[in-house]
Amino acid sequence: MLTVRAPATSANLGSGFDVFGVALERPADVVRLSRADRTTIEVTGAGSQFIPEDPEKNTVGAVADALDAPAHIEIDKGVRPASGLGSSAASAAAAAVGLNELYDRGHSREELVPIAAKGEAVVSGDAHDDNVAPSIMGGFTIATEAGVRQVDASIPLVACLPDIVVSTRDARRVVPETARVEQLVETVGNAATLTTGMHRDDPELVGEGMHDTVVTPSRAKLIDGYEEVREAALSAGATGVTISGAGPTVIAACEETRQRAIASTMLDTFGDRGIDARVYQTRIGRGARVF
Ligand SMILES: Nc1ncnc2c1ncn2[C@@H]1O[C@H](COP(=O)(O)OP(=O)(O)OP(=O)(O)O)[C@@H](O)[C@H]1O
Ligand SMILES: N[C@@H](CCO)C(=O)O
Repeated sequence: MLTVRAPATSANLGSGFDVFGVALERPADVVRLSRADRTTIEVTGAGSQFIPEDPEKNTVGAVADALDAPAHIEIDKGVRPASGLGSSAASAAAAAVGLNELYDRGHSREELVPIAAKGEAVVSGDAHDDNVAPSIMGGFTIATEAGVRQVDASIPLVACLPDIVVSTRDARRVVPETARVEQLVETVGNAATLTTGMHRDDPELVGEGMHDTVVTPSRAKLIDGYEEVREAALSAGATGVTISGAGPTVIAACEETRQRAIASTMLDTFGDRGIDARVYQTRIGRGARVF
């Protein structure tokens, strides 16, 4: 038996659609794995009633297949599904790291990213790496065809998860197919600014780089109250605000001293619209850990 804690993640960060991602210190999935003749799955915790235990439909089943590593897998969900916090990815990351060790497959953390992404393909239809990469490697990650680059960072974040369901599949359907050259120039500038901010651990630069006019506006329409929550968080001192992954979580970068005020105003602003929410005062953290 082996236990792995794999963190929630926030992908895109505005200007890095399908490329950028960060690991969060909290919440996380805790996954217990033991070798077996065939893969069986038990799911408990947040939203577990909506998560299949069929190995063909759960992300960890695809990972066990990819590693040829059948196991009994107990998933205690700390990351709510359809949250925009990489719920499906956290389980896949934990399974990849855990089964790699349990069966002594010898893969590096970077080599485990495309293996875990096969799990993501089961639920969202395509194997995007931008959640599994930070959940496995930690910190800030840049996932491209050439592989994954990783930067240790510890930027304070506030993630506010409203009681709304937005599936990644639905959110991907509203992404525009084209963009103008001036949007490309703006996005490259924001992405470079955000990356510099990660290297310098500078919340101001990271927040500035979170601005996006290409994907975020069309997805904002799926989140009731998004614009008001974003404005309220900026007024409370957030350096940047965007949609976490495919949503509905709204994520803000900030100085640690402003986290409490930002968390409170995000909750209140959703509440004023009759929407319950929960909020995590967290920061960029480490990747999956074996206990
Ligand atoms: N181990 C798992 N944990 C969570 N969701 C899973 C798992 N296996 C399969 N799923 C399915 O994946 C869907 C959740 O994935 P989805 O990508 O929509 O949300 P998310 O991963 O929380 O958000 P995002 O990818 O935007 O960060 C649910 O429909 C759930 O049934
Ligand atoms: N980049 C993906 C992440 C999903 O968590 C998307 O935004 O659809």
